[in-house]
Amino acid sequence: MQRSRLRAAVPAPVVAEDLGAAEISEAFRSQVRRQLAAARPSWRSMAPGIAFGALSGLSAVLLIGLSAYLITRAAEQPPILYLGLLVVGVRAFALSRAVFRYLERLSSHDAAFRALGELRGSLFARLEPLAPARLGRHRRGDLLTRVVEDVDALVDWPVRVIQPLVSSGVVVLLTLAATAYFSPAAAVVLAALLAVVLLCGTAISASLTEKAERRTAGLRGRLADAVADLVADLDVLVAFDAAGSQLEKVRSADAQLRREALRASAGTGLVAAALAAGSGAAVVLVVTLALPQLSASTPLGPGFALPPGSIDGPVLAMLALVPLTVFELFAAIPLAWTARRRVLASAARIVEIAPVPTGPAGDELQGADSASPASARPVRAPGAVLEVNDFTVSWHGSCTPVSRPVSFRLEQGENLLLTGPSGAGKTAVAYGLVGFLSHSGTYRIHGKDAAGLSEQELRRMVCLIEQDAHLFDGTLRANLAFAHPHGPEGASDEEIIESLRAVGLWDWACSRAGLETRVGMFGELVSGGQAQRIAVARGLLSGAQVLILDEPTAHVDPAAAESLLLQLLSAAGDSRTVVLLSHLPVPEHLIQHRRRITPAPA
Ligand SMILES: Nc1ncnc2c1ncn2[C@@H]1O[C@H](COP(=O)(O)OP(=O)(O)OP(=O)(O)O)[C@@H](O)[C@H]1O
Repeated sequence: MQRSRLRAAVPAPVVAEDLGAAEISEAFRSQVRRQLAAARPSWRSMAPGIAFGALSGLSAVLLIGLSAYLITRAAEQPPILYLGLLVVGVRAFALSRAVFRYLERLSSHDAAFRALGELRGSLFARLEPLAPARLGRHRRGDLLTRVVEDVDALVDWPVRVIQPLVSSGVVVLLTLAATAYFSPAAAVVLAALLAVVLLCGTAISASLTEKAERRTAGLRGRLADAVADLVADLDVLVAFDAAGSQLEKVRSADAQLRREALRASAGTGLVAAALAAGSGAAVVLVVTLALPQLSASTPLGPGFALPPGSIDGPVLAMLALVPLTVFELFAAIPLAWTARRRVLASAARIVEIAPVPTGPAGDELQGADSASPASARPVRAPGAVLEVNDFTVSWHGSCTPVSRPVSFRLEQGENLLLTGPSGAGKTAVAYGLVGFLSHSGTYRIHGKDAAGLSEQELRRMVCLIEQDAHLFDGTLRANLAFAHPHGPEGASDEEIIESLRAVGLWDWACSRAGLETRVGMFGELVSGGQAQRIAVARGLLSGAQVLILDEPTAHVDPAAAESLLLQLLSAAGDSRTVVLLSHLPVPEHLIQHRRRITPAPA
C-alpha cells in the first residue's frame, strides 16, 4: 500500500480497533506524553511564573510568621523603634505577597496562552491531512469538544499542574526547614501531617475525583453531540415531531454530566476538608511539642541569650500560626494532582483524533507549509498529467479495496468520466486521487509518484470539487479567495471575477452585490446549480492542474444538467485536466475518455 510522504510521517490515530491491548497502552501513553510536552511552554518562559509563585508563597509565610511575632512581642512592650522595624516587615510582606501573586498570574498565563496559540496551530496542521476520511468516525459535537475544550484544558498543564507543584513544593520545603531550625520535633510532626493529608487527598481523588474527571471529558462530548444534533436538524425533528425525544437526549446527557461534576466537586470538597482538619491538628500538635522548649525569661535586654534549644513566646506564636499558611499553600498540591488527571484525559482525547507526529514528520509539515505557493494559473507541462494503473483505495481502518482496480492516462486539457452505479466507489477513488485515502497501484502526476508528494503538494495540483461542496456563511469573495494559492490576501478582485465569469456566475453576482453577495449558511441563499458553479470557480482560482468534479449535476434537473456540464468543462479550459464522476448518463460529445468503476467482490 503506497502512502504519500505526510501520511507515512503522521502516524494513524491510535485506537482500539487498530492495536492489541498491550500496544494500545504503550503507543498511547507515549503519544499522550508527547502531547503534554507540546502543551508545556519552554522552561525559560515558565521560570518567571514559577519564581514569582514561590516568592508570593514565601511572602505569605513570612507575613503570618512576622505578624504573630509582632503581636506577641508587642505585648512585652519593647522599645517602639524595635516594633517599628517589625511593622515595616509586615507591611512589606503583605504588599509583596499581592504583587508577586499578580506577577505570577501575569507571567504564567502569558506563557501558557502563547503556547496554546502554537498548540492550536499545530493541532489544526495535524487534523488537516486526516480530514475528511479519517475524522468520519467521530461525531461532530464530540470532535468540536476535543478540538476546543480539550485543547483549552491543556493550558492547565503548565498553569495548574507544573507551576503550583514546583512553587508550592519549594515554599513548603523551605518553611519546614525554618521550622526545624526552631523546633525539629514540630517540623517532623508538620511534615508527617502534610504526608498524611497528601495520602488521604490522593486516595479520595483516586476513588472519587479521577473517575469523575475521566468520565466528564467524554460526557462533555456527548452533550455537545446531542445539542449539535438538536440545533442542526431542528427543522427535520420538528417536522416529524421528534424534537421532544432529541431534547430528552440533551437533558439526559446534561444530567449525567452534572452528576459527574458533582462527584468531582465532592472529591475536591473532601480534600479541602482533609486539608482544614490537617491544618487544625498541625497547630495543636506543633504548640504541644514546642511548648516544653518555651523559656520563662523575657528574651529582650542587653546581653540576653536564650538557653540552647529553647524558644521564647513570640517564636512559639510564630510556630503556632505558620502551619495555617503552610497548609494553605500545600492545598495547591492535591489540586494540581487532580488537574493533572483532567489534563491527561483531555490529552488522550486529542491524541485519539490527531496523533502527535515525531520529529521528521513535523519538519516535513512545516516545510510543506512554508513552501512557496504555486502560480494560480496552471503551467503547461509536456506528457501525461495523470497516469493511474491498477489504482484502488480502501477506507481508513479497512484493508479491503472499495472497487476493482482502475487505470487511465490523461494529458493536459483532456477529460475522463468515471461512471458506475451508486455506491460503486467513485467518491472513494476521488478521495484517493486527492490523498484523503491511501491507495495501492501506481499514481503519477506529471511523471512524479504521488506517494512521494506531501498532502499540500498533491492538493495544490489536484482539486476535488465535492458533490455538496461546503459554502461558508460569507460573501462570494470570501468563499473563493481562501482557495487562492497565495491565500485570501493574494487573490485580486480581477482573478475572482475571471473565475466567476468562467462558470457563468458573474452576471448573476452583478445583479446582487457583486463580490459582496452573501451565499448564506451552507449556501442556503443560492441554488444547487449556483453552489456547484461557485465550487468550480473556487477550484479554478486554486490554480490546480487537475479538477475532479464529483456528481456536479446532482442538484439540477436533467434539462439543465447538460448545459451546466458543458459550462463547467469549458470553464476548465484546455489548460486543465478534468475527472468527472457521475452515475448519470453524460452526453458522448462532452467526454473524451470513460472508465467504469465496479465494486470489488465481497
Ligand atoms: N467513510 C466511509 N467509511 C467506510 N465505508 C464508506 C464510507 N463512505 C462510504 N462508504 C462505502 O463505500 C462504498 C463506496 O462509496 P462511494 O461514496 O465511493 O460510492 P459512489 O460510487 O461515489 O456513490 P454515489 O454515486 O452514490 O455517490 C459504499 O458501499 C459506501 O457505503
